[in-house]
Amino acid sequence: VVNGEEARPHSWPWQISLQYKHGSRWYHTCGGTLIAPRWVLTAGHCIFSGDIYRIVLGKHDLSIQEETEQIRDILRIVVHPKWSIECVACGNDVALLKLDKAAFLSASVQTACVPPAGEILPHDTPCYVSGWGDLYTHGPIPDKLQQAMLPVVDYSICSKSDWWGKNVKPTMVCAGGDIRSSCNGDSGGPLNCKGEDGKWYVQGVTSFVSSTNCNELKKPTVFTRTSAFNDWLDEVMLKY
Ligand SMILES: CC(C)C[C@H](NC(=O)[C@H](CCCC[NH3+])NC(=O)C(F)(F)F)C(=O)Nc1ccc(C(C)C)cc1
Repeated sequence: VVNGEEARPHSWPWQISLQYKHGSRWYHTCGGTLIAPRWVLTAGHCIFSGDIYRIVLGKHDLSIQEETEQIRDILRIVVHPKWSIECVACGNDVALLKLDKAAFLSASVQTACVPPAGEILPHDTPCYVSGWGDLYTHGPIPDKLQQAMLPVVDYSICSKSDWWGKNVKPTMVCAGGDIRSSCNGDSGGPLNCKGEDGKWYVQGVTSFVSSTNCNELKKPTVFTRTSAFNDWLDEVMLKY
């Protein structure tokens, strides 16, 4: 997260760290969102076949062991069938991960709400992105979870030629566009937006930012719009 701030510990209790094994060590590679005790929502581009992954829940500081953390192996990875790394602009950048055993829900580990199908947030709705991604383009990743308020950018603006043009689709949601943004390593994490019921909804899955500069003006962070994939989420979680 670029130009964000340290989150109050465990204030985004559905934020997870997706880690891959390299040698004998584990490394944070992407964020994700716990949407059910045994299911994590993340980005399709976070998954590379052949890699070994694990999920760490209840984290704040990645550099230390924390009382609140829970570690889970992954029983099954389901990447959206239409996702292709060759066409990020086509969208469908979403995947579901089934944990080997349910997370133990606590003050530090909670599920986020999935928005109703088709829900579109109005322009300028204040949402928050959270993650352990780079603090600036090609910069270091932080130890502590970061957050930034990113206002929703309506599709009609986000798809203007000097914004994202045809690279953004209606199955995506844009947010930000000023000096705050997601950055590498925030991928797969949630766009957190508070509903009128006072509950937090994962309205987006962090997908991409400008390839030249994470917080490029008029290139807001682009998220997979969760409310465009309700049927697929239900189908997968029912089936596997
Ligand atoms: C140095 C980094 C910031 C480069 C930048 N990375 C990203 O945007 C990566 C992964 C993108 C998937 C494809 N590898 N995502 C992120 O950094 C995230 F914002 F999600 F945290 C990028 O590739 N951006 C990109 C890629 C493809 C497009 C097409 C839609 C044209 C647009 C931007």
